[in-house]
Order: sequence, then C-alpha cells, then structure tokens
Amino acid sequence: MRVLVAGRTGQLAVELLERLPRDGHKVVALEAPELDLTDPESIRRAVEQAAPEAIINAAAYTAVDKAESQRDLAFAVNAIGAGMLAAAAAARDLPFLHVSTDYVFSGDGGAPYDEDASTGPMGVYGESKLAGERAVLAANPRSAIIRTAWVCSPHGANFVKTMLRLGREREAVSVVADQHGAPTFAADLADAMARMLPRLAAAPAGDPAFGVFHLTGAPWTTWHGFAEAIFAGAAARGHKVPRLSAITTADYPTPARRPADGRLQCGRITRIHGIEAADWRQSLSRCLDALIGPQTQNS
Ligand SMILES: NC(=O)C1=CN([C@@H]2O[C@H](COP(=O)(O)OP(=O)(O)OC[C@H]3O[C@@H](n4cnc5c(N)ncnc54)[C@H](OP(=O)(O)O)[C@@H]3O)[C@@H](O)[C@H]2O)C=CC1
Ligand SMILES: Cc1cn([C@H]2C[C@H](O)[C@@H](COP(=O)(O)OP(=O)(O)O[C@H]3O[C@@H](C)C(=O)[C@@H](O)[C@H]3O)O2)c(=O)[nH]c1=O
Ligand SMILES: [Mg+2]
Repeated sequence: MRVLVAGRTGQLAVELLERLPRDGHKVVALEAPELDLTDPESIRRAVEQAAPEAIINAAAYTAVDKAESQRDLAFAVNAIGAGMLAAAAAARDLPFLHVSTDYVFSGDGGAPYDEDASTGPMGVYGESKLAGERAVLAANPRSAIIRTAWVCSPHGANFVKTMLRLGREREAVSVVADQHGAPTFAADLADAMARMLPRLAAAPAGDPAFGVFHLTGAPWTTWHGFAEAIFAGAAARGHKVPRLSAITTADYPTPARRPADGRLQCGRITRIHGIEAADWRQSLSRCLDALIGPQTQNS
C-alpha cells in the first residue's frame, strides 16, 4: 500500500520509514516545508502528489513544557493541522491513522484509563492533543487514533537519551517516582500501525477498526522505575552510571503539570486489531544496543 506519513525525522516517522516497507508498503514521509501542518496549501499539495492509499500523522508539537508558553503553535500543529490532514484524507476517502497521548488525561482517576474514560488534560500540550483527537474524528469518519505514552527510540529527543546524557554529566540523578505510566518504543508502535493498515484500508466508515485505541508498552512503571531500567542496561553495557534517587513531583517543578497516573488500559486494540502491548524492557534493550552497543555483562 502507498502510505503518506506526515513527519520524517521524528521518532515515530523514522521507525515507520524503516518498518512499513518490510510489510510491502511504499512510504512517502514528508515534513515542513514540504508538508507543514500549519500550511493548508502544503497539505493539499503533498496529498495530491503522493496520491496515497492511507495517511499516517506522525508529526506533532511535542515540547510539553514549552507548550505552556506556545499555546497557539501547539494548537496550530496538534489540533488544527491534524484536523486539516484528516480532512484531506477524507476528501479522497482515505483511512487516517493518528497518534495521541496519555497526557489527555488528568491522572487523578486512581486506575488505568480505558478508551472511553473521561479526559481532562493538565497542560497545553495535552489540551492541544485532545482538541486534535476531536478535530480528526470530526473531519474523517475513517480515522483510527492510537493514544500512546512515553515514546522512546534511538532517534530524536526522549527520556532514554536524556537519562544517558545526565548519567554521563552527573554523579547523581533524581527522578520522580509518583508518576505512573508505561514506556512505548517507537519501533513497537510502528509495527502496530503496519499491522493495522490493511484492515483500515478495507474497512468502511462505522467499522470498529476505527476510533480511539490505547497502546503502550507493558508492564506499568514510574519514570523512576524506567530510569532504573535504563541505568541497569547502561551498566550492563559497561557504562558508568550515576546514583539514582526517587523524588516526588513536588521536588521537580516544571512549567507543565503531568498526570500522576496516566496508565492506559490497552484492551481494545487487542480485541479489534489483535495487537498486544510489547514488553518495553526488551525494546529498551534493543534501543540501548543501538545507542551504546551490545551488552557486555549480565544485568
Ligand atoms: N514523544 C512522546 O513521548 C509521545 C508522543 N506521542 C505522540 O506520538 C506522535 C509521534 O511523536 P514523536 O515521534 O515522539 O514526536 P517527535 O517530536 O519525535 O517528532 C515530531 C515531528 O513532527 C514534526 N513537526 C513539528 N511541527 C510540524 C509541522 N508544523 N508540520 C510538519 N511537521 C511538524 C517535527 O519536526 P521538527 O523537529 O522540525 O519540529 C518532528 O519531526 C505525536 O503525535 C505525539 O504527540 C504520544 C505520546 C508520547
Ligand atoms: C529529566 C528529568 C525528568 N524528570 C521527570 C519530569 C517528568 O515528570 C518526567 C518525564 O520527563 P520528560 O520531560 O522527559 O517527559 P515528557 O516530555 O513529559 O514526556 C511526555 O512527552 C509527551 C510528548 C507525551 O505525549 C507523554 O506521553 C510523555 O512521553 O520525569 C525527573 O524527575 N528528573 C529528571 O532528571
Ligand atoms: Mg520532553
């Protein structure tokens, strides 16, 4: 299938470019200026020239703290831009695969969120992504939206790379242990999308293949638990690692508030698309192999 991917150098886009062709798909991946989500004319032109059979939106404004002071830009990309791209897909009756976030939730629920749980974002990024979900669903009835979380990969900016950098620079690192969720590796997310595409391409509007799905890695942890696993993996690959301490959100003030419990229940994507959450510890190991090299000791 010929797939247009919005985004080219982001974490997810890079993995889609690498993985979709393995399933026989042809990928055209474009980002600004060729495909700028804030420029309707560039969207029109990119879709016309690529003439795809499906469109995936892997482009987004993802700077959570900066979004607090760049509300207009966050909404232009994540809400209005996503909606315009979904509409361009709808105009050609193409399926649209979009990505959203655990940050659409407040994190106050006290239990993992299922796909129908009430949203209530704590910050501008989450608000803009929630507005994007609504814009996409309104613009194109053949849309599937995957809410995921804590995305990491060997490319781009992410928590794994931040921890490895801090580990090199400092003797000690402190990470919040009271925010719960689950890491998701971009490669696993790209594989899930590859698996969904044929069904989405064949399904008519109204089919259960469309709608909102949750997909993160498993098992659930905290940012501190994730940092522990990252440093254990780095140590097993012969790297010097810092002392890691557990702190609370109150000890680590940030411009944006983040959900205390953003765990996502991932049942629907298993029931409808046969996709199971991947074990993020194995994906982390592959990511560290790519970033550092293979393991030299048992961890
Ligand atoms: N990263 C995470 O932890 C999580 C991400 N998500 C969602 O997953 C999806 C993929 O995220 P991820 O790959 O990590 O994101 P990245 O930040 O790695 O990549 C986003 C890409 O979008 C591009 N982009 C930004 N603005 C525009 C624009 N106006 N037009 C076209 N392209 C633009 C960026 O380009 P440039 O670098 O030039 O700005 C970048 O290449 C997004 O929808 C995100 O919201 C969900 C949960 C967690
Ligand atoms: C760097 C660092 C962060 N933290 C905390 C801050 C925050 O609560 C948590 C994660 O920090 P980050 O800023 O790396 O992560 P953040 O940018 O909040 O990551 C989010 O990105 C967006 C795009 C999403 O959609 C979310 O799912 C999520 O992945 O760890 C520490 O406690 N110590 C540290 O040294
Ligand atoms: Mg960040």
